[in-house]
Amino acid sequence: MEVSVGTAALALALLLLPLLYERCGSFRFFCKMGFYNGWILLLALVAIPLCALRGRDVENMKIIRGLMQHVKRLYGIRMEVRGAHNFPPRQPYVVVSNHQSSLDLLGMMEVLPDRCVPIAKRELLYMGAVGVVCWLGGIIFIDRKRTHDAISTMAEAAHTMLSQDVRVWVFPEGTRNHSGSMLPFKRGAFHLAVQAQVPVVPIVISSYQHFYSKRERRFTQDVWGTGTCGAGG
Ligand SMILES: CCCCCCCCCCCCCCCC(=O)SCCNC(=O)CCNC(=O)[C@H](O)C(C)(C)COP(=O)(O)OP(=O)(O)OC[C@H]1O[C@@H](n2cnc3c(N)ncnc32)[C@H](O)[C@@H]1OP(=O)(O)O
Ligand SMILES: CCCCCCCC/C=C\CCCCCCCC(=O)OC[C@@H](O)COP(=O)(O)O
Repeated sequence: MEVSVGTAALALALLLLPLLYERCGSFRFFCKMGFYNGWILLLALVAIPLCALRGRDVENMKIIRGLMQHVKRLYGIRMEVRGAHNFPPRQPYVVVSNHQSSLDLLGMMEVLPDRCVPIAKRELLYMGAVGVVCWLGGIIFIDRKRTHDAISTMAEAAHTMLSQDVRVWVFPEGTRNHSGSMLPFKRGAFHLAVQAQVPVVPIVISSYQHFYSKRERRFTQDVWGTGTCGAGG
């Protein structure tokens, strides 16, 4: 029986990869994050035709939320939500929340109220299928480098919140921050609340340093993380 060099190399790689995954934390981290992004990309491909039936509409966030909710289970993450009753029941508001990493999507999708859209950096629009889904979900995109344009976009958002009964989720730190403390807040979320004359609802996604750290390339599978989102009025 003849075995080509290519086949032998592939077989060796297939044998070594699980070993590497088991032994090397950094490799495991990249695999898990790669799978996370790849899986979300795949979910986005599923979501596009479903959302496209409505066109660009904040109601599509329900589809996105529904499709995303199992992802935490793939990673053994269990979440605990506290204070969800503090969301005002029948009026628009601005949610402000800390932002540690792209894993926050899981926390966001756990508590995302109906008719609530995040404000996102416009670069997300160019992430292929993910960008298309974000657009179909009515996500508001801002160009952080052009303050003037971002302010106009947010002024439009204030109008939309009132005319179409929409809630808006802002990460006031304006970027991901996994340091354990908070960055100084950008002011857009608060201008938005004043312009629309709506309440601000603070949410905390508790630190997941104990099971995830990008800097240390650590994403453990044996610890059950508990993300906590507490909404205060
Ligand atoms: C199933 C398949 C799933 C697929 C997958 C789906 C995923 C579906 C979920 C995606 C989820 C994404 C999540 C992304 C998460 C991010 O992309 S986070 C990054 C983007 N978000 C943000 O940046 C929001 C926070 N930033 C702000 O609010 C900032 O204030 C702004 C508006 C960008 C401006 O930024 P800046 O110029 O750097 O900062 P700042 O000092 O605040 O403002 C400058 C001046 O403008 C004034 N100003 C600011 N805003 C305003 C305003 N609105 N009106 C009037 N004046 C204003 C300030 O008062 C200040 O003036 P002074 O008071 O000094 O006189
Ligand atoms: C044709 C191009 C194809 C590109 C394909 C890219 C595939 C990416 C797939 C899935 C990405 C899933 C995560 C999307 C949501 C991430 C939310 C997020 O964390 O955004 C970053 C923003 O908070 C702040 O950004 P910076 O910390 O300032 O930076």
